[in-house]
Formats: sequence, structure tokens, C-alpha cells
Amino acid sequence: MDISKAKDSIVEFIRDKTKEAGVKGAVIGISGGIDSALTAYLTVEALGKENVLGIHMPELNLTPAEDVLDATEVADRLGIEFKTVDISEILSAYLNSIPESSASNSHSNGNLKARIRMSTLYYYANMMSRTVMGTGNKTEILLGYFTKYGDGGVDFEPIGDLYKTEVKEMSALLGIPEEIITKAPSARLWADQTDEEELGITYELVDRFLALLLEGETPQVAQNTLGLTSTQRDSVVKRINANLHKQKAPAIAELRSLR
Ligand SMILES: Nc1ncnc2c1ncn2[C@@H]1O[C@H](COP(=O)(O)OP(=O)(O)OC[C@H]2O[C@@H]([n+]3cccc(C(=O)O)c3)[C@H](O)[C@@H]2O)[C@@H](O)[C@H]1O
Ligand SMILES: Nc1ncnc2c1ncn2[C@@H]1O[C@H](COP(=O)(O)OP(=O)(O)OP(=O)(O)O)[C@@H](O)[C@H]1O
Ligand SMILES: [Mg+2]
Repeated sequence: MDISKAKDSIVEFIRDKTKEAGVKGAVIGISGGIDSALTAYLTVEALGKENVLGIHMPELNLTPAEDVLDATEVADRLGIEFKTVDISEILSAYLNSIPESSASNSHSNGNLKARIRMSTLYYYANMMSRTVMGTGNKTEILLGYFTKYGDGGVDFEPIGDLYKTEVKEMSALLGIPEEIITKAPSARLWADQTDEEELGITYELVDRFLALLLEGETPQVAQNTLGLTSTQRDSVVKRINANLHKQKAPAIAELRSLR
């Protein structure tokens, strides 16, 4: 991959898609992580800093201070409009209103946080006649490692054809702060969550595994080539297959033959 040309191509994509949508600007959730930092940099290059709104949405007692600082640093360096919306009270209102909710249900609660962030981004997009710029990368999309209608609920996916390792490479090229590039990727949906621990494999390895599968290798050959354990192979393949639905629009019950 020629990372510099890939950057130009993504910038053009953002410009074209925004124009096609008939708007001038975009809204981006800026977490303090690398995916949203890179997306913000690319969107500013495409649309201009005055047309990008960054929104940081921390959760009390969960979002680390370094994320708040890193998100602010991204916005400051880019000179974009930047807002902070604390999601803690929205989350509490949801959980207090759902009789069966439980603080211990980290899976449902974690995905709810991603969906609250999505709703907040669309609130601003509606209000400002802008689109929501997605931050999903190729690794996350192939694995379905995102919340359906949460961080997956966006208008465009500019970095969706870049593996996570390529996201790092492009971020270094653009001069994104080193601490953001080297920080362990995490969705921060529950305490101590990290992507690589939840996935049971490093991004370095899973990216190479996915690339081999896309080249037509069998999971077994890809596993042997990379020296993965059979548990790693099976869990990645299972994740891909279980999440294929996230890459499609909801299936419609077709009634054509009855007309
Ligand atoms: N075959 C099928 N056809 C149609 N729909 C199907 C389906 N199977 C499940 N579903 C639906 O999908 C739901 C499950 O999907 P979903 O709600 O997304 O939930 P799920 O995939 O179980 O969880 C999301 C995963 O993404 C991770 N994540 C989330 C957000 C950000 C990041 C990050 O890296 O930043 C990572 C998170 O840690 C977790 O592992 C089911 O409850 C069901 O409604
Ligand atoms: N605290 C937050 N404030 C604003 N947006 C958030 C927050 N947490 C998550 N998001 C949104 O959800 C997206 C998905 O999170 P994800 O963790 O995959 O990306 P990231 O934080 O940018 O990078 P990394 O994967 O390296 O942590 C983010 O890119 C961002 O757009
Ligand atoms: Mg993150």
C-alpha cells in the first residue's frame, strides 16, 4: 500500500461524498484514540477546519483522563470546533428506565454507550446539516468488531479500507501525536477493556490473517503461516461469520411472488 496515495484518495472520497450529500460539513466523535484522530485529520484536510465539529463524549469514572487530554489535543492541533458531552447521565436515565437492566450486564450496557454516542452525533448532524463521519477501520469491519447502530451507525467510512496497522502508518505520516499512536486500542465500553485482549490476538497478527483469507488462503494455511493457535484461528473465523449481518442492510421479507 502506498500510504501517501491512499491518504489522497481518502481525502478525495470525503470531499466527493460530502458534496454528493449536498452538505459542507461533518461531525466526528473524537475519543482520544487513533481511529477518530486519523479520521478527523483527513476530514479537516478534505473539508477545511471550519467545517468539522469534533465531539468528545466521556463517561464519568470510566473514560481515562489521558483520553480527554488526547481528544482535546487533536481538536486543538486541527483548530476545529470542539464540544464535550458527558454521556453518564443519559446512560443512567436509560438504565433507570429499563426495568431489567443491570449494572453487571457489561455487554448490553457497553453497546448502549456506543449507541448513545451515535445518537448524540446525529443530533448535531441534523441540527447543523452535516453528515456523521465514521471511524471504522478494515479490521473492525471484517471482524464485525463494532456495535451495530452504535459506532457502526454512520454515514461514511473513510478509513474502512485501511487495516488497523495501516491506520497507524498513515497516522505517523500525518504527524498525529505519538501517545495516541502507541496507546492500546480500546472501545472503553467497560473497565480495563482492550481490543487485543477481547479479540485474543494482536492487530499485527489478525491483520495478516485477514489479508491471507482475502487472498483466498484457507484458515488452516493462514494459521500455519502465521503460527497462530487453533483457538485464535477458530475464534477469528467464528467472529467473522457471526457478524456478517453487520455489513448488510436489514433483510426485507420479499413479497414479490404474491403480487
Ligand atoms: N444473523 C443475524 N442477522 C441479523 N441480526 C443479527 C444476527 N445476529 C445477531 N444480530 C443482531 O446483532 C446484535 C449483536 O450485535 P451488536 O449489538 O453489535 O453486539 P455484539 O456484536 O455482540 O457486541 C459488539 C462487539 O463490538 C465490540 N466493540 C463495540 C464498539 C466499539 C468497539 C471498538 O473497537 O471501538 C468494539 C464490543 O466490545 C463487542 O465485542 C444482536 O443482539 C442482534 O440484534
Ligand atoms: N469517549 C468518546 N468520545 C467521542 N467519541 C467516542 C468515544 N468513544 C468512542 N467514540 C467513537 O466511537 C469510535 C469507535 O471507537 P474505537 O475505540 O474503535 O476508535 P478510537 O477510539 O478512535 O481508536 P482505538 O480503536 O485505537 O481506541 C471512535 O472512533 C469515536 O468516533
Ligand atoms: Mg477507542
